[in-house]
Amino acid sequence: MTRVGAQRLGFTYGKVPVLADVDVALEPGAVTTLSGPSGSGKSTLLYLLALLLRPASGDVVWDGRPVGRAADGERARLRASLSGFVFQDAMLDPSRTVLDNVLEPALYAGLDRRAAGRRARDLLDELGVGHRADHRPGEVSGGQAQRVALCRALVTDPPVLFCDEPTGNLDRDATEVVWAALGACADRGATVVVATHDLDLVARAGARVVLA
Ligand SMILES: Nc1ncnc2c1ncn2[C@@H]1O[C@H](COP(=O)(O)OP(=O)(O)OP(=O)(O)O)[C@@H](O)[C@H]1O
Repeated sequence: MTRVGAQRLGFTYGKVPVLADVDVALEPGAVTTLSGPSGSGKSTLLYLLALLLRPASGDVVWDGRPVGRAADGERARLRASLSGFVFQDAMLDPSRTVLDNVLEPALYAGLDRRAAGRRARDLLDELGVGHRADHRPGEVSGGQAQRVALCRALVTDPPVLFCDEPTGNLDRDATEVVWAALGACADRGATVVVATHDLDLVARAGARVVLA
């Protein structure tokens, strides 16, 4: 279990302030949505909490430690060992098969290749993209790529999962499959954070952060 939060967090792009004095404490074991109007800073907050951006003021706290301004290597180590991230546009490696994309974090983490292979195939099946395992990312749809990216983030069973609009390209049925996978991840005790426009998902989330 890993607790993630922010204290008086602020961020600016150049001179443009995006977030100011944001305090959040995310609950392990629940899906928390980050919502708000377009441009309100959902993705920026998600990237800060995930240690992919550095705060301009305040800090991001993981398990009681202020880590938002830690050295790049330390933040990378924390990200790799404790979290998974689903990018809005999937960001799969186009030169490798879908299966190898999903396997990559598991092998990096030192998991046994056969066990990791089974886990990766199970996840791809669960998310409805198992039939694309041996294809390249260029051969799958945007919605399929998003689900592959979710499999890649889940393959190590990380204690924290960050997702940027993970259902943005999905129809209702595929959205339900993704939502179920996020819920199952939270049920295992993970801290699951989802930036989304989908007000139906916001209403169904266990907790919510609403940006103005
Ligand atoms: N790389 C950047 N350089 C400068 N400004 C940026 C950059 N990325 C985002 N912004 C600005 O920061 C603000 C917050 O952007 P962000 O993407 O976090 O919002 P969002 O709530 O996720 O938006 P959306 O719902 O449209 O994806 C916006 O005003 C945006 O124009």
